[in-house]
Amino acid sequence: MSAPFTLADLERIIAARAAADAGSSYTRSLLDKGVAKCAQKLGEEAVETVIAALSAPDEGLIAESADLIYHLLVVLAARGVTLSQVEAELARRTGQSGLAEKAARKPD
Ligand SMILES: N=c1c2ncn([C@@H]3O[C@H](COP(=O)(O)OP(=O)(O)OP(=O)(O)O)[C@@H](O)[C@H]3O)c2ncn1[C@@H]1O[C@H](COP(=O)(O)O)[C@@H](O)[C@H]1O
Repeated sequence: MSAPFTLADLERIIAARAAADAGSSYTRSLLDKGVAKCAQKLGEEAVETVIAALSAPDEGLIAESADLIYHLLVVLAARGVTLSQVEAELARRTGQSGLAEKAARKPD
């Protein structure tokens, strides 16, 4: 039985494809356009995920979520931020309820 596909696997694929020819890789062509374009695509996929959450069957929401996560990892790659840095932040937050964190925030 093969190991389950993980976000770390996708991060590695994105890093490898970043070194590919732009003509053969969507990832490379997107990275070549810069962080602003990558972020714009992330925003579009976020909106499409919201729409799917409200109106699509599960398959549609799953597909849009996959697009969203791929584009988030491309943005992180474009900025030189790693998935393990994000995971470390998520780990730091464990043990504290989101409500407690919200209550502890300084007022704006
Ligand atoms: N997971 C993905 C993935 N999800 C979505 N997409 C692409 O993201 C694009 C976004 O969809 P849109 O409808 O917005 O596309 P579009 O209008 O053609 O995009 P733009 O011209 O606006 O950039 C599509 O071209 C999808 O194919 C992805 N492209 C690549 N991957 C992964 O990255 C790997 C490497 O891909 P390449 O870099 O293309 O070799 C693939 O094997 C996959 O594992």
